[in-house]
Amino acid sequence: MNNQNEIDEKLAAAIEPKLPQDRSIGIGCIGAGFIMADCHLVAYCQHGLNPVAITSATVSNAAKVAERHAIHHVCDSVAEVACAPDVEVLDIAVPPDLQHDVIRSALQTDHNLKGILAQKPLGGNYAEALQIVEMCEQAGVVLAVNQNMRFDQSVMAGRYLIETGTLGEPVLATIDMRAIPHWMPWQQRQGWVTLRIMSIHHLDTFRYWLGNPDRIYASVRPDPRTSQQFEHSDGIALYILEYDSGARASAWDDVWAGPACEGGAADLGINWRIEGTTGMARGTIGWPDYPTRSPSTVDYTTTSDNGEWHQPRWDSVWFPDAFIGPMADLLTALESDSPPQCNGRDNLLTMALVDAAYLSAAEQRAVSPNEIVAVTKS
Ligand SMILES: NC(=O)C1=CN([C@@H]2O[C@H](COP(=O)(O)OP(=O)(O)OC[C@H]3O[C@@H](n4cnc5c(N)ncnc54)[C@H](OP(=O)(O)O)[C@@H]3O)[C@@H](O)[C@H]2O)C=CC1
Ligand SMILES: O=C1CO[C@H](CO)[C@@H](O)[C@@H]1O
Repeated sequence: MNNQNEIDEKLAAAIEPKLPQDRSIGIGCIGAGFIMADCHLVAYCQHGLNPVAITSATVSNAAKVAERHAIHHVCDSVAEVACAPDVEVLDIAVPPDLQHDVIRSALQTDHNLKGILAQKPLGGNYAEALQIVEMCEQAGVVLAVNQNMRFDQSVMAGRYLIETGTLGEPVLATIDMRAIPHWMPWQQRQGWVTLRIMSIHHLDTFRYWLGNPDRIYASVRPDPRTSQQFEHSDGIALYILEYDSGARASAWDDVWAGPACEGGAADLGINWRIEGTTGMARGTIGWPDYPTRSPSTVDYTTTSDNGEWHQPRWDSVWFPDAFIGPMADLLTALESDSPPQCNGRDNLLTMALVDAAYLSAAEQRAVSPNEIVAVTKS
């Protein structure tokens, strides 16, 4: 087998979800909205995980989702799920401004919890996320965050190509998003559109690929479409990450994407690219086509490829398939007594970077995530 085929085979193995040995650990679900019903539970069912209890603000919604996914115990409250004897892991999918109180009320019960998978964003801002991390640490419960773009197959492939040195020294990474997410009604009360909801995935992906940036420059403007529903600043978000090592990363999170819902033709998609000193990778992210299954892709080329591309292709999609990643990451971490990849402490650095982006845009200057960390006392 030549070297390039060997890389392709190892790459295919690297993007496979790493599943726990014991899939019978009881999972208690909080929230019965889109992401729980259509993504988390669909992915868990594909891999034989074991959701055993569920609640939601409207219990009849929880009952419908329980019936659809064969969950035997519908509970009236977060506390009832948390202290159910067979629940060892909580899976939370509620709006971000409610997440702190949901976790606090779960931890106040006489529970058997070993782990919590919380939702991105981990709270309303870095300070609240820090409180959540500290609450879980004090309770001895392992916290992971559902920062699941990291588990999209093309994003994992990008990381593999960097960490194996296939691309050489990273020079420039970019994500170009021209897509129209479905905004959730609770975003209106927060006044956020893009940075803390969608860009957070891209900022976390840049951290996953290149490590922690030294500073961010962000520029935002309102999205003309969402402005008709509520006032906000962070509609279209553009940002540059600087690394003192020399690497640069940048994204255009364009959620307007032209008048595609207003009668114009649509040209939607997400493309990314990583340029290194000895190779280049380019990818697409398929979720804008959801619910149509549109697998994300990766192509790569190196200085030993005589101008040719490698174009491996796989079937799985971010929504819902990649949602197995964060839960499997938490369960395997509990088995091996090691921190999950998307652990709460690590996620604080993503939260700090998002807060730094808001501050940068508001004050029209470069902001270091350390500035956010420094002004927040634990
Ligand atoms: N990681 C990812 O890729 C994604 C993450 N998300 C995140 O997931 C979270 C939920 O998003 P989404 O599912 O789209 O939103 P939805 O609005 O569809 O669902 C929210 C759910 O939370 C329930 N809920 C609200 N308050 C409580 C409470 N106090 N106790 C229990 N349940 C409660 C709602 O109750 P009910 O409707 O029953 O009244 C609803 O079922 C957000 O934080 C979002 O950022 C969302 C999309 C993708
Ligand atoms: O995390 C997310 C990824 O994409 C979604 C679009 O369906 C967003 O709304 C969401 O919050």
